[in-house]
Amino acid sequence: MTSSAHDAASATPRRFTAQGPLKGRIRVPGDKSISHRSIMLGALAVGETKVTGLLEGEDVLATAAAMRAMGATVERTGEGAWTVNGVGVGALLQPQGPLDMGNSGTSTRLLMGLVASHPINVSFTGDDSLSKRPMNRVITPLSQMGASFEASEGGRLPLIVRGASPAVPITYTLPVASAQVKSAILLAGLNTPGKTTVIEPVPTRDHSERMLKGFGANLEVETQPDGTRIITLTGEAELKPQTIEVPGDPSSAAFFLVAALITPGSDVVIENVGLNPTRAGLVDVLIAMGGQIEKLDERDVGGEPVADLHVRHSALKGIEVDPTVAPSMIDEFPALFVAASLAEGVTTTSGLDELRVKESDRLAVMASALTAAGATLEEREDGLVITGTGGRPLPGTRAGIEIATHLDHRIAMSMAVAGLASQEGVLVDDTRPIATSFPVFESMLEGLVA
Ligand SMILES: O=C(O)C1=C[C@@H](OP(=O)(O)O)[C@@H](O)[C@H](O)C1
Ligand SMILES: C=C(OP(=O)(O)O)C(=O)O
Repeated sequence: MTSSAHDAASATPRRFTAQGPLKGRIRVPGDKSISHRSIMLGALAVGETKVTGLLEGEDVLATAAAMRAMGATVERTGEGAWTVNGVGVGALLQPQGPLDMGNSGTSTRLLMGLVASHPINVSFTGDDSLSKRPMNRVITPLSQMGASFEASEGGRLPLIVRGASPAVPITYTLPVASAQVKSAILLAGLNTPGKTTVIEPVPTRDHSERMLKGFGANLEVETQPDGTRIITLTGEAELKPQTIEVPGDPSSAAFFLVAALITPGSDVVIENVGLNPTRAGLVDVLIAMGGQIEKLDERDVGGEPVADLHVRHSALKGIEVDPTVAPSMIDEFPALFVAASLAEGVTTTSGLDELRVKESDRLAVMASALTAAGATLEEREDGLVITGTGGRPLPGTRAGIEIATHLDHRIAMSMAVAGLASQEGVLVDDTRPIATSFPVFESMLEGLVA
């Protein structure tokens, strides 16, 4: 998507309605976090990296275009099959124009890290949603490493990064639980002499650590008794090209897990879902709510735990969600809020301040969206408290009322799922943002209700 592509004039609204039970087997596309990192690390290795199962969503395509603009050869050889011929650590080229990051926070923050330790100046732009998101969280540590920045007001896009050469290694304690900030610093550390250390008081998704090790970087992780992780990367090592099989995205599987749980008669198998413990919080929370989810054929794919998930319609019960699980399901809360709206009793969530700085303010936007669809909830500073219907369908959105998705794919998909368990359906104002992370979401849904 280009920055101006999602103007209101060409919005694609759709009413999602009850369609009867969901039945069948699906395989969701590749993990977005791992797909971004496959291209970035492949672009820094010397030689050819081969990737299968790559997510071909707009966010990952923005990463691919950016790495090409900085000298890597990134080619599609088949469905989800890509090759990346890297330039080597330290050899990224000056791009000819601004890099358009579209809607993607991950692309922006991780690439800011890469650029920060290369002798190049790069201008980053993005769509209206991305241009509202905070970048000071990466500007602060990357400035300590020697990079300089010209950002728009409040540390936002559009912004220019002037890389430092050589950059200075730092030890940085993350003030927010963010895998993007951690990864930006580690990626900057790749072309920095000496040891770059990130201290993570609350563990976040660890794909960068696993993949950096896989590519041959010199990286050590020490976990302290209180759970704090100390991640140390020694810079200026050569990365070796890899063959990567990307597991299915648990964040995409989330929509079908919730859809099957709340739609009577449903019985679905979602194959090949990544269940890295730093990502699998939603499955545990849904099981604790009474969701019938079985993990079948648990195995390892590309260094990540994976299983097929068998999910059936269930009578869900409201629970108090432990705020410490938040980082392991941070992108799944919009889908969980839908499940909670159909559960028996009250679901309480807290500690979710980070949801306010995603593609939209996901607490405020989901609170108004679910209220418009007839759910009962209270929005608090750091979470939602939702009183479910006990399995009765939501009323749905009244004539003339549309759900405002604010360029947020996860709001669009969550409210599409809410529509499946509603009397009148739910009218979503624009389905186009879904293509950022899950271009085949609507066709997969149609396959399950056919
Ligand atoms: O590192 C990553 O790939 C991501 C980290 C998370 O963001 P934060 O680090 O901002 O929590 C998550 O919300 C995003 O979808 C992907
Ligand atoms: C927050 C998300 O992505 P990003 O930060 O990469 O835009 C997401 O996919 O839910």
